Amino acid sequence: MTTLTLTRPDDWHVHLRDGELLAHTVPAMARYFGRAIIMPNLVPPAVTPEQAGAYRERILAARPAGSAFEPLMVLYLTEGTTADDIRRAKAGGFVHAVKLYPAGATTNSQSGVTDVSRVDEVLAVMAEVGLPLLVHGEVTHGHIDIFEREKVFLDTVLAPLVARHSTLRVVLEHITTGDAVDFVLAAPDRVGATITAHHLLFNRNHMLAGGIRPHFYCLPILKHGRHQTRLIEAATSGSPKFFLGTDSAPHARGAKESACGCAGSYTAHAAIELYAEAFEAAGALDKLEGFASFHGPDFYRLPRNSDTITLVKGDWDVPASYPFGQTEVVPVRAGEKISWQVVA
Ligand SMILES: NC(=O)N[C@@H](CC(=O)O)C(=O)O
Ligand SMILES: [Zn+2]
Ligand SMILES: [Zn+2]
Repeated sequence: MTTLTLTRPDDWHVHLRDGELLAHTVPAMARYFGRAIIMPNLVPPAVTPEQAGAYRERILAARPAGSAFEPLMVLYLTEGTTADDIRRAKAGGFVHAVKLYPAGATTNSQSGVTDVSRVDEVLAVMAEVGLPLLVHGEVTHGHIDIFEREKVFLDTVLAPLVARHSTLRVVLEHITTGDAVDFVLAAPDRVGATITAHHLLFNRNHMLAGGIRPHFYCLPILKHGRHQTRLIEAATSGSPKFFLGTDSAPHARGAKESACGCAGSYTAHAAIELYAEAFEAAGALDKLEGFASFHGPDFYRLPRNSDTITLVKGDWDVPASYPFGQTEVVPVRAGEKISWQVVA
């Protein structure tokens, strides 16, 4: 029997949604993740420390009995966010980052930022108190091709922002291109990136060749296979700048299987298992622990987890769907097999 034991991993980017959906999403995360950075793109978004604190309580209440899973909360940055919001967030202790959504870039980003120069004062306070900025790195202009929105964002928005704020820590979330890998590697150590399992395992052919498969539609959109190759190299390189962020983003089946489907792929049912497949295929299983369990806490200046989890090699059948409130969510690999499983 082939097994793999790792220091307990954390997820540095996940969507748990809210309300009755927490009864599904929180136990999935609590299965073996120690901590997770919880995205604040609720309706309405969690923009104040008080809203983030109330959301945290709802998540804690949804944990299975005996679970020590720790939600790390994030403030949603708007053009109305104040220096006082940032200072109170830092003082409260449970907010670990602030999220920049370019307005209109992705699911529930309407309240985001139209022009980053409008939040420069707030970014300066974040740098001062030591709260990292998490970035959905895509421009939103209609005339920019959807496959180029990440690269254009790096060139026109993020490079100047990182230069203007010389001590701000920045995580470029869910990177999808070789351009983003190059950007992060060339940037100072205070710039890191999360990489999803689905961007390691898939490229745009999986979504579009032989029929359009809406469950592969997420943002930033899956790219050409040559970008997938660069992401695999980055994740398995051992560089502390790259760490695990699933971006597990469930949407109801009907919202995905639609003439205008929502962006987001659900991977929380098998996150570390899917990463294990990707690292194994790259011949780099020995690099999984750094990526999944060390680089994230080191970047966030939190202690590494001290206990372990064990995965066993062997195919298991992924259900066609999981319950999701009144409806269901179709996970990545629905109705197919996954070749690793965490031992309960
Ligand atoms: N990644 C996605 O495609 N969707 C995310 C939002 C996000 O992370 O951009 C969601 O909340 O559904
Ligand atoms: Zn995003
Ligand atoms: Zn996300």
